[in-house]
Amino acid sequence: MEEVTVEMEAQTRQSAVPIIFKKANCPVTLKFEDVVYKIKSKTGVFLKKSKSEEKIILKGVTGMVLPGEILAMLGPSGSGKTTLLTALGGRLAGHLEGNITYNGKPFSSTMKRNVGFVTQDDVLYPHLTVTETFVYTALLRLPNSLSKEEKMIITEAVITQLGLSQCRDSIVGNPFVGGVSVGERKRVSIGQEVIINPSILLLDEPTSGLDSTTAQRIVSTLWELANGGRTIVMTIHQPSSRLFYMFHKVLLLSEGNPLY
Ligand SMILES: Nc1ncnc2c1ncn2[C@@H]1O[C@H](COP(=O)(O)OP(=O)(O)OP(=O)(O)O)[C@@H](O)[C@H]1O
Repeated sequence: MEEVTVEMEAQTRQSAVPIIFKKANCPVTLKFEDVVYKIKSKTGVFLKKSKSEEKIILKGVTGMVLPGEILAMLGPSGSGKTTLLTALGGRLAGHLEGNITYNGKPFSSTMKRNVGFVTQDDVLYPHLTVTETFVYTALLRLPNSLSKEEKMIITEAVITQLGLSQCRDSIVGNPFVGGVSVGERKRVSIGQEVIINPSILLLDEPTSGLDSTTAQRIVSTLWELANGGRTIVMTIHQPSSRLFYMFHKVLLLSEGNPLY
């Protein structure tokens, strides 16, 4: 049985309100050194003489994020932010040069269960309510060793932690089917990952398309999650100065090069 799972069960049983959202299961120091990522792309597909060309997407990026810190990756569109985030989440197909370590160790299946990844596009069932979404996720993703009651306690804690109590009975919706607000929908997406209490939380553009107040609320929630000893990495396009000061570290990318 996983260390992480056992600890989560123990914590859940100790108190009626789980303390899992106050503390990460096992804090992780995420280190990446000289990360280079190349892909082969074809040019002149419609011509007989199509050539295979190498494109370097990440050109030696280095950094470190400690438990309790938020690293924001900035840069123009196409600078490699999503690629690096995907690499940090152990999801990048193909050959990656350089080193990415989690508490000094390479990516493993145990670490995979300890990483939450929030994609840029929300992957949600629009016709379910907020509560139904979390119940569904809890039943699907939490270990079988937890009872249904324990899973429901965790569900309630996530709804409270993410400030979704007022809209818990509204449908999630999408741009075509009305439902909760865009900011609330983003918090539901984050909650779907937070429910497994990951020690590393990676988020691709969690504030894109949101007004500055809603964006600040999302980053404040991430700040609280980081305070519990989690390691958080997010990509962001244009942070306002208010948001900028909420990050512990900033990595500025340009065409795959680290600038700052
Ligand atoms: N599998 C792939 N095949 C071809 N090109 C790719 C692939 N993955 C990434 N790229 C290219 O690598 C570059 C970096 O992409 P990436 O999505 O990481 O940028 P980004 O900084 O996240 O951009 P955005 O802010 O627009 O999401 C882009 O030019 C993109 O077209």
